[in-house]
Amino acid sequence: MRIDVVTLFPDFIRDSAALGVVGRAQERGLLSVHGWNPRDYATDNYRRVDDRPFGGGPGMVMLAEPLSACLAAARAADPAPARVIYLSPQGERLTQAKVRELAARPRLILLCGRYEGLDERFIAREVDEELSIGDYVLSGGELAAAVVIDAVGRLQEGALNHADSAVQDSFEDGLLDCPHFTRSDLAGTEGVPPVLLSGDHAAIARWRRQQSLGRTWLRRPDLLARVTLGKADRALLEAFIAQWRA
Ligand SMILES: NC(=O)c1ccc(NCc2ccccc2)nc1
Repeated sequence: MRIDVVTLFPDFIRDSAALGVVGRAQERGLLSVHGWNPRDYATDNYRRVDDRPFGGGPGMVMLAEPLSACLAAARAADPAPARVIYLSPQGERLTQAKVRELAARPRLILLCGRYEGLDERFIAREVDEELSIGDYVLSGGELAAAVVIDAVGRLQEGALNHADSAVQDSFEDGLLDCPHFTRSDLAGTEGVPPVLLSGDHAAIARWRRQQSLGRTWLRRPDLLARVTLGKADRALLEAFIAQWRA
């Protein structure tokens, strides 16, 4: 998968994508991330990328021309067709289901706005979809782009060493993740649920599933409402709730 990012801060994108799982996915050739700076495509002497808004008011708006030229250069860098995504508070909320859909695509071009955002005419002409990583405003779209790159990059086949961990992640099955425990020289096994030390893998799987169901019921009933539970899950959750209310 190839991801191009149009941003006034290409170093931030390149440096953050060089780290961890995403950096390794790039080394393994599973993913490539490229930064493109609209300022390199500004034609005036001052290399302007923004200007004052029509209608007055505070802030600046990013100019369409440098963005269009920059996007054209990014598109031309690879023959693969790209989905052009604009990160903005006005976008569709990003969910794990959306991440999975994006991760299956051959190429994404992510547009990062600064100031008050992009000229709407550019959005109408060039943007396929707007995405928001949450209901809050950042000083630029770069952190939102980095979130998309990480969420999509880690799902590339071969990016994660223990593939299962991607499946057991929160939200993969619409539920929150169960608690995790590991060896601690300090506390030993104190406070670790005995079932996890039992070696009974069926019981451990049941316990983990019950914790995921129970935590989702307690913390995110909105998510639980969207999940259709089978008979076994319903029994596990009812037992969790009974224990909780005891
Ligand atoms: N919630 C998000 O995903 C998000 C994305 C970008 C952003 N800031 C840049 C920007 C500001 C205003 C208009 C368009 C882009 N803040 C939050």
